[in-house]
Amino acid sequence: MEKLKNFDYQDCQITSKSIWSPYTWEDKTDWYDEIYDQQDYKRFLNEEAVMLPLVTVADVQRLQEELVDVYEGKKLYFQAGDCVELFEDMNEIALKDKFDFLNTISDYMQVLSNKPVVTLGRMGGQFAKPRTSLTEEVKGVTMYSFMGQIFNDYAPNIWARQPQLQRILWAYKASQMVHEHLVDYTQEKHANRTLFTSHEGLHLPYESSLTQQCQDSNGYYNLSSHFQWVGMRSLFEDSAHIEFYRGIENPIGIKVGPSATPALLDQVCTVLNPRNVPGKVTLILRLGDKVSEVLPNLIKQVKSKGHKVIWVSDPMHANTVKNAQGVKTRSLDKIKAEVKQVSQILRENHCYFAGLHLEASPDNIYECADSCDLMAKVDLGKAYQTQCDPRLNFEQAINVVSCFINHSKKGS
Ligand SMILES: O=C[C@H](O)[C@H](O)COP(=O)(O)O
Ligand SMILES: C=C(OP(=O)(O)O)C(=O)O
Ligand SMILES: [Mn+2]
Repeated sequence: MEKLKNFDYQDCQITSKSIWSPYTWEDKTDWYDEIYDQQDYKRFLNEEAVMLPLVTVADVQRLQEELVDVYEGKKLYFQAGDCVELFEDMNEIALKDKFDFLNTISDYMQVLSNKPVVTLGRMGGQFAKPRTSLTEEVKGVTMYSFMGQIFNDYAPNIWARQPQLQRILWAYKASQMVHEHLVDYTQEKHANRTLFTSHEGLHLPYESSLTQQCQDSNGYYNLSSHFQWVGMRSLFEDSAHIEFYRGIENPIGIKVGPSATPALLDQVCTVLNPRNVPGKVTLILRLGDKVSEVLPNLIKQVKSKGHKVIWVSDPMHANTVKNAQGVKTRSLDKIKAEVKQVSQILRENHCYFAGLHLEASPDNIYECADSCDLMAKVDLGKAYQTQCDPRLNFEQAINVVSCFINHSKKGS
């Protein structure tokens, strides 16, 4: 067992530029300053929420080592799961389905590519959603948007949408359940590989509460899951999220959207990975129809500065549209077109295309359309269950993975 010590406010450390602690991000403004009063959440977290680590430092370090293999082109990367996890899915059957789903698709990827696959679930903490708009109007009533069950609930009424601090603890308990089931699942040897957990590190009071210093290495680990990513909406200069993650040892993802400039990406890679450790930073590209316009310059900058990053495609998030019924959907055509374009451009620039980041579910759903001309048919019927973004079903996910393998093989 690694030795951990609780954070002491006096015990700050100096990283690349200035003093860092798990709480220095609090000096930066953030969108949820509008939702929580800082004194209230601090009191709640100090007095009412006892949250022990959900993963071990040893497992986080193991993932980091596996990601070095990914960086070196020896392994592939596969990350998938729900856009947002829901408390009602926290039961043994639903969780086993999700673990099996990740395993089956990773096996398929492994067989087709002849390379081991490092698998990360979007689960065990994916309860916070960054929304385009903080509020929405439903039948003439203005209410908070659904921001994930760590903040509020999805039912379209002002009571459900009211943020509640107790939800932080509920989200923790739900995440704990996922991690406990994952341990059982692995021990029962359903899995022939390790499944790692990951989520967007959006809710910083939650993330910093689960951060501890490892006495052996002196580094700080966020033990809310093995891996977190910084969302596209948190990627800007002076971001509270970048401030928090610059002091964290876990491997990290950065969602790269069309507005990310080469200079910003360079700066963020330096700040998050000052020692330029391979496998520490994964760039998750989500560029949609801007791939050819934006990606070559991003690659040029990253290469010229020598950043040792893993390149992955999230072909989902820049391809979301509302159809004529006002339902959020995505077309498989566009998703595959993005994978193909990313593959071509990475190959032309001699970069290793390591894998995919998908929103996908084992359930019997139809939320993404099989092609552009079918998007109008996606409606809010029984097969549309997501409370945030539309996910691929099993068949569609296999289709996207096959597309990835076919295009990445062309380069080998
Ligand atoms: O999952 C990601 C974001 O929360 C989501 O794409 C935002 O969607 P919105 O534009 O409906 O708020
Ligand atoms: C919010 C997400 O993505 P992005 O930050 O890329 O929009 C997500 O992965 O659910
Ligand atoms: Mn999403």
